[in-house]
Amino acid sequence: MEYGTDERKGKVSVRTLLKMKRKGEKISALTAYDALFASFLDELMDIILVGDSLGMVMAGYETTIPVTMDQMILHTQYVRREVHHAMLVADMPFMSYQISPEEALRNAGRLLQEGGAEAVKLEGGRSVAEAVRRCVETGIPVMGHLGLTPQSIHAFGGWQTRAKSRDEAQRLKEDALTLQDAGIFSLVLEKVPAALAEEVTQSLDIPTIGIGAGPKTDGQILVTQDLLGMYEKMKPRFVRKYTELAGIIREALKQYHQDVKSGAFPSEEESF
Ligand SMILES: Nc1nc(=O)c2c([nH]1)NC[C@@H]1CN(c3ccc(C(=O)N[C@@H](CCC(=O)O)C(=O)O)cc3)CN21
Ligand SMILES: CC(C)C(=O)C(=O)O
Ligand SMILES: [Mg+2]
Repeated sequence: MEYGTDERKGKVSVRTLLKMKRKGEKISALTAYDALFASFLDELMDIILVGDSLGMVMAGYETTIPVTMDQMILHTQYVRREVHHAMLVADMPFMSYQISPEEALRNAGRLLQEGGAEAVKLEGGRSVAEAVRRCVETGIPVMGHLGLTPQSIHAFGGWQTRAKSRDEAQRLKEDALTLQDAGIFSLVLEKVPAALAEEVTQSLDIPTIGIGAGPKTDGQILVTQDLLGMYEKMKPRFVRKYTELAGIIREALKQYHQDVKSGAFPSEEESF
């Protein structure tokens, strides 16, 4: 079976993803923050995430914490225009779902209604279960996110692997089941031991998507600019760089700069 061509017919939905888990077919996911990247991704990916990592990659923040609902809506609108096949999921930013299930529902609704997302993702376990339930009963598909949840970076005190202790691993397993009961359609597991991710994956009926969670999750996700070798401020060991675009971009810019300075650009054919 060839992916990215004949299999591009149907729209990926919550049902498609569940079916893929049952068949043991891996789920491929990446992030996009704009229409141009989204158009490349939509040819192949099952899921496109408008991640709040846009705060770090696009806005230049140190963390994802300053990202607002308005930023998430704007970038989701940009991505929406070029997504026709993949499932379009948008991150709920910090403080948009923690205050109350009602606020969570209102903000999740905005990401669908104003942004054009088909589902939302939020971080955390039992503490957000009510918010998840409220969204799901309203018809908004919700993706969970456990492990190294970046919106809790100040509480964690660093980007270290989560759930290495027995207590934290136990808590994560319970949270995963609680979220599934609350109605999530999928769960992101970030930077946790591979054995734990495998155990959680086997314990759930819904698909898990790993990032730094080993090979046994039902799918994988990365930040697109990381795998393309464009984002250099941070290189987690779980990122595989498939190319080194940063160097290619620098070389092209250098040549342009030299051509402008020397007068080699523009040529006669490029002039009117
Ligand atoms: N470009 C980008 N890629 C990401 O994967 C990403 C973001 N941004 N922004 C939001 C979060 C932050 N993420 C991170 C950031 C760092 C590590 C990390 O593991 N860094 C170091 C460890 C540093 C330490 O121990 O203090 C590593 O070696 O992997 C993991 C996930 C994942 N997400
Ligand atoms: C890395 C993924 C899972 C994410 O949450 C993001 O891009 O914000
Ligand atoms: Mg995120």
